Amino acid sequence: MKEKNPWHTPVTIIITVIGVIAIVALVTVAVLQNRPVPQKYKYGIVLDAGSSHTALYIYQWRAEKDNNTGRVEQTHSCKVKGKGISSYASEPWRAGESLTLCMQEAEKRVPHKRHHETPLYLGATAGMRLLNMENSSASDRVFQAVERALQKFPFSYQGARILSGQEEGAFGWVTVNYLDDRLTQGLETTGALDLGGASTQISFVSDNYDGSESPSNSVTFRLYGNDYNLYTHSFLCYGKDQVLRMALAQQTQSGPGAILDPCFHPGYMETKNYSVLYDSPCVSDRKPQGAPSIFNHTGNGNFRQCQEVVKRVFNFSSCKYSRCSFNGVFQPLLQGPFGAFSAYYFVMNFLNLTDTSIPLESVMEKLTRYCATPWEKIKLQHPNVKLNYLAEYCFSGTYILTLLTEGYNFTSESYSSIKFIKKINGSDAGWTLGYMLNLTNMIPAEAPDSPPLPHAGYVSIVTIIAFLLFVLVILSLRPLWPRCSKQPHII
Ligand SMILES: O=c1[nH]cnc2c1ncn2[C@@H]1O[C@H](COP(=O)(O)OP(=O)(O)O)[C@@H](O)[C@H]1O
Ligand SMILES: [Ca+2]
Repeated sequence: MKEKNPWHTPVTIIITVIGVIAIVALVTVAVLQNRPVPQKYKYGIVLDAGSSHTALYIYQWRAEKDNNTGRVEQTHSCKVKGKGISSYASEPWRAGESLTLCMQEAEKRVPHKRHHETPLYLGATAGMRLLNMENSSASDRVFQAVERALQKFPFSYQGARILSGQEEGAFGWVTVNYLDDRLTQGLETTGALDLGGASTQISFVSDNYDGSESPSNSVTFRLYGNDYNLYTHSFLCYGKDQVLRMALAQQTQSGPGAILDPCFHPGYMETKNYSVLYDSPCVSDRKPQGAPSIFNHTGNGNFRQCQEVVKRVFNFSSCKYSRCSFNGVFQPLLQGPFGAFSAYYFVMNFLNLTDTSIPLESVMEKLTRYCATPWEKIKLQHPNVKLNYLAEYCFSGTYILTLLTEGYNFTSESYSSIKFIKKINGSDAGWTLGYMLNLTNMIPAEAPDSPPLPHAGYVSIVTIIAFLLFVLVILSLRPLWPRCSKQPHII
């Protein structure tokens, strides 16, 4: 007679139930206890007080990762209405006032409870460098006014200062390479070309440059465990607005009263003021004595002639180093890809010339045709573009090509390694992000420890272990299983 094993049904059922409960409990604990903290962001604000205008940038990053791998990204930007802060030298309070609207916007964009811990920086570039050279007490008054205005807001104000040219160049390079994720991975870096209104920067890593030949052009970084020896130079007065002044100043010297300018379109004619033209340390020493107060500025639109005019603003006569760019400034051999931003992008984008796979010769032909186009036709073709920008694109395009090829020695071949960019992965290319990353110690010198197991990986592992444990328990109870089918129990 067959008899039922007393262990059979109840024991297996109990073990099964306990096993299932154990698995559910383990997995639940894993899911709940190791759940990532709900995303909380931290914020930082940087004001870029450029020579032509000020812009405000808001950055955010995940709060729990700020010490190592957290990505910092730009969430918002605001263009301040009116001119750069250096233009308010004679009425400094207006420099402070000009920032109000963008600052109010920032108050709305950054969550209220983060306001007091959000660092706020203002960095001024070449416009304030020039004002400081010209009239340091006027520049101090502008900073006082700006400081007073910024301190009225609830953010953690960290100061307003003039960046050195090296800082401006180096932080632009950090931004580009950070956004491209080249620093954490130790990849070949991208050089940075920044064109402003009053200065221009070039920064790149060159293998045959160790910083000894011209130490003032050298910046060293240790980032994520890699050492970088960066070459950087900022040319004061070589932003496109100051170069235009230098080119005009040079042409007025051939005879006061009228300028026939190849960098402006045929049919362009404006009456301009000498005192406005010479109101800058970049040209003030060239002011002709006893000149009339106004001059006629007329265009004849000729790219080749314009290039000759622009070349004359560079001095190639002496170089005490192994090699130079211009004005006796050391520059090692160009190396690697380059990102060109700020006015490089605005101008080349307007001219439809951002595609650098187009041969340099064709780029020059296109610009030749553009410069020769009558001013009336240009205005009709671009009814929505501000006239002061529109009038200058022939000049600015010519300056950019001349600066790159004659100034920095880009060849037809290396020209194609330049990318004209505005943004990288949603954040503007420029010095501001690199500046903030540096001041908040957000880029560690050493590579971060290997990242902890991600949440999903943790849950999977606990589940698998629980399942294996369960199988093990079942198997260990095997001797107690009924052998009913093959060997009937006979008592
Ligand atoms: O839409 C545009 N078209 C052409 N040029 C522009 C446009 N927006 C800005 N710019 C130019 O970009 C340059 C920005 O220079 P910035 O004000 O940053 O000076 P800085 O870097 O020398 O201090 C200025 O020459 C300004 O005129
Ligand atoms: Ca700038």
